[in-house]
Amino acid sequence: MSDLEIVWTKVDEAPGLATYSLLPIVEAFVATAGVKMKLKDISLTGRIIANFPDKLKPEQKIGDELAELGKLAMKPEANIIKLPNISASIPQLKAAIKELQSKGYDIPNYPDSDATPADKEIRARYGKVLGSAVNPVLREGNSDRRAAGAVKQYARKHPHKMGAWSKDSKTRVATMSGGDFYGSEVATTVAAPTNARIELAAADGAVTVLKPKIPLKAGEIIDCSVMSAKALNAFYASAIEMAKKDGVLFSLHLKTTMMKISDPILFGHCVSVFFADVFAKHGATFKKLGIDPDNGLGDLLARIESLPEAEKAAIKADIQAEYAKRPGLAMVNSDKGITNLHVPSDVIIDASMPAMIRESGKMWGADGKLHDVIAAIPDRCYSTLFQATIEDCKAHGAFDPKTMGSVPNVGLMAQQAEEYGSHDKTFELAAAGTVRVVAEDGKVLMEQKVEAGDVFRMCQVKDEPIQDWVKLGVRRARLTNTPAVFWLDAKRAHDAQLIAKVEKYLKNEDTKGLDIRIMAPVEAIKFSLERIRKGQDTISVTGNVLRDYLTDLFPIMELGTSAKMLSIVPLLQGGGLFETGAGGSAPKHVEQFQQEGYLRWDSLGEFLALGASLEHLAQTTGNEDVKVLAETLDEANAKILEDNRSPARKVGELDNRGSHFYLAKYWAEALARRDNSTSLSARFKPLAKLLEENEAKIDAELIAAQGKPVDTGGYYLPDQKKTSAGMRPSKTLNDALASL
Ligand SMILES: NC(=O)C1=CN([C@@H]2O[C@H](COP(=O)(O)OP(=O)(O)OC[C@H]3O[C@@H](n4cnc5c(N)ncnc54)[C@H](OP(=O)(O)O)[C@@H]3O)[C@@H](O)[C@H]2O)C=CC1
Ligand SMILES: O=C(O)CCC(=O)C(=O)O
Ligand SMILES: [Mg+2]
Repeated sequence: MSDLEIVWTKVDEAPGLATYSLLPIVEAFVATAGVKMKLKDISLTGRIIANFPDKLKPEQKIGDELAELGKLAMKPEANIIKLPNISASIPQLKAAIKELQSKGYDIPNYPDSDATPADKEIRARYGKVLGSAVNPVLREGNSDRRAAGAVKQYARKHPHKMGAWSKDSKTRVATMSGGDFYGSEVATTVAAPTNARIELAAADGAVTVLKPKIPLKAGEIIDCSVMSAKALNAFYASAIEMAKKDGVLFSLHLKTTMMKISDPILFGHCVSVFFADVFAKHGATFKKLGIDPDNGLGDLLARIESLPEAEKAAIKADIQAEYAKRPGLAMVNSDKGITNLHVPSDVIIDASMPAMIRESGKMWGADGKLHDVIAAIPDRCYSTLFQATIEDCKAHGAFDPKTMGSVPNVGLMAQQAEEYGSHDKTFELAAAGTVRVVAEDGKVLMEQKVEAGDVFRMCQVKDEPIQDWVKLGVRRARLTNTPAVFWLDAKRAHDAQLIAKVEKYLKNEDTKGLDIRIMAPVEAIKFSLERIRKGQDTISVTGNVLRDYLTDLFPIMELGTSAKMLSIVPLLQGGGLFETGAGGSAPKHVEQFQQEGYLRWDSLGEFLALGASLEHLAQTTGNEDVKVLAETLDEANAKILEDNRSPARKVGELDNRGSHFYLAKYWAEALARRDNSTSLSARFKPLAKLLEENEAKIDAELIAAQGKPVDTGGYYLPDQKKTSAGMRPSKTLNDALASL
C-alpha cells in the first residue's frame, strides 16, 4: 500500500448503489492531494466469485479481496472505509447464486445437505460466504460508535417523528425462564496456551470430535452455553399463546446473520412451532422436498410449488387454517403477505426492536395497520434491556429527540471476540450426552449436558482486545468527560470473568475524577435511560452483541436512524477502519430506486467515515493537503446538515444523488475559501464557481431523472454501465467534476 491510499469497499444493495455516484466525487477531490481510492470488492457476489473460481472465465474471476483486506487490517498503514455489506442468509445466498448463474457464471448451486462428499465440500466453501462473513475479518479492532456533535445538534433542531406511547400498550418482550444460553453459560480464563478440542460424549459412551483444534492463548476467556430445544419449543408455544390471548401480534427477533449458525436454528424452531399442525401433517412431503424450517416459510412456499396442484392446494389450505388459529404475525411487507417468519434475515433484532420502539411499540399486521406485539427474544442474555426500554416508554412516553441525551458505545469485537468467533464452535447436537471442551493434556476445561437437538455454542475473547477495549472506554470517558458504564452481568459466567479483567486493567489507567461503573444490562439501561431523559450522555462500554444492539437502539431514538452514526474501529496495529453508520444495506431502498428512480439512502455515514479516514491519513502521514481536505470536508458535512441537504423520502425531493451533489458543492466551496492553504484553494475555485452557477440546472437534471423505473441490470450484481448511468444522471455535474 502506498502512502496515500484509502480503501473504499464495494458492497451490495443501497450503499452499493450510492457508491456509483459518490465515489467518483470522492476520487476527484482527494486526487488533488495525491490520494488514491482503491475499490475492493466485499459484496456478496464478489465473495461468491472469489470462492468459486474453478469454472469461471478469466474475465469473470475476482481475487479474494476480503482476505486481502483482512491482512491489510493487521498492518499499521491500513486505512479502510467499510460500507455495510449483506450478511447473507441461505435464501439470500441462493438468490445471489441464481443471479450469477443467469449472468453466465458457472458456479454450483448451494446443496441442501451434506449428502455426498462433493456437496459437503461445496457447502463448506459457501459457508465462508454466509452470514456475517466480512465484519469479523476486517474488525481487527474494537469499536467506537457515536453521534458526531453536529449530527446530534441537527437532530435536536430537526427532530424526527416518534410514535406516541400509551400507558396501556400491551407490547412486551417474551423471553425464556430457563434452558437458554443465559441459564447454562459456564466460562473460564485459560491459564496456559493449549490446543483445545470440542467433543460429544454420548450417553452410550461413544465420543465424537466436533472440533479438533482450537488454539487458545493464556489469558483468554472462553465460555460455552446451550440452548435446550425442548425448552425453546415450549417457550415459543407459550409466547404464541400469550399473543393470541392478548389479541396482539406475535413477532420473533433474532440475529440470524451475525449469529449465523445458532440463530437460524432458533428461527427454524419458531417456524415449526407456529405451523406445528402443518409440519405434523405434511412432514413426510416436506422431507422429500428438502424443506428446512430454518430457511423460513418463504422457502417452504417456494418448494411446494413443484407439487401437483391438489397437494399444493391442500398444504396451502392447512397453512391458512393454522394462521386462523394463531395470533397475527408481525409483517415485513403486508402488501405482499411477507411475514416475520418468511425469511430468517428479514427481521434482525438490532434494527427491528428499535424500529418497533420508535413506532409506539407497534408493528405492522397483515391488515396493513400498526398493532401491539409480543416480541419473542428467546435468550435472556440481552432480551431484558428491550423490556426495560419498553417499560420506560410506557411509564414516561416516547423519547424526545429534541432534548434527549446520547449513549455512545465502545464495543469489544477485535480478533473475533465473543459471538463473532463462535461460528465454528456452534453445533446442533445429533445425540444426547455431554459436550466437553478438552485441553491438549486431557483436562476438561468446560462441559455441558445436552439432549439431541440442543444447540451448543462456544465463544472466546483474547486478552489483548480486552485491554484495548478498557483503554478505549477510559479514553472516551476522559475526552468527553462523560460517565462510562461497563454493561456486564456478574451473574453470567462469561461476564464474571470479564469483570475480573476489567477491574484489573482499569487500575492501569488514569481514571481519576472519572465516573466509571460496572452494571448488569438491566441496571445499565435503566441508569442510561434515566439520564437520557434528562439530556445527559452515558457511554456504554459493552461486549460484541450489545455493541450491535445498542448502536442501533440509541441512534434510532436519537437521530431517527443509525445511518448517521460515526463508526470508527481503531485497529489494534495502528491502522483505521472507518465504518459508515451502524445500519445495514437497506434492501427496500433498492426496490424503490428500481421502481421509482428515487434512492433515499442517506450517505451521511459515508461522508463522516471519509472525514475520519482523511483525518487519520493526515495524522499518520503529516500531509498538509490531506489535512485541509479533512477539515474542509468537516465543514461541508456540517453545512449538509445545516441546510438540510440529506435525502428526503419521496419522488420530487432531493435524493441520495442530490445530497452527493451538495457534498461536492459545499466541499469545493470550503476548499476555495482556504486562501492560505497550499495550491488546493486555487484548484477548487473554478469548480466551486461552476457548481454555484449551475446549481439550479444540476438540481433540475437530478430531479428529472426521478419518477420512473431504473434498470440496474441486476440486484446482487448490478450492471456497472446501467447503474452508473442511473446514479449519475446530471451531465452538468459530471462535466464539472471532470474539469477538476
Ligand atoms: N455492518 C454491516 O455490514 C451490516 C450489514 N447488515 C446487513 O444489511 C441487510 C439489511 O439489514 P436490516 O437489519 O434490515 O437493516 P437496514 O439498516 O438495512 O434497514 C433498516 C431500515 O433502516 C433505515 N436505514 C438504514 N440505513 C439507512 C440509510 N443510510 N439511509 C436511510 N435510511 C436507512 C431504513 O428505514 P426507514 O427508511 O424506514 O427509516 C431501513 O429500511 C442485511 O443483509 C444485514 O445482514 C446489517 C447491519 C450492519
Ligand atoms: O456483522 C454483521 O452481520 C452485522 C453487524 C451489525 O449489524 C453491526 O455491526 O451493527
Ligand atoms: Mg447492527
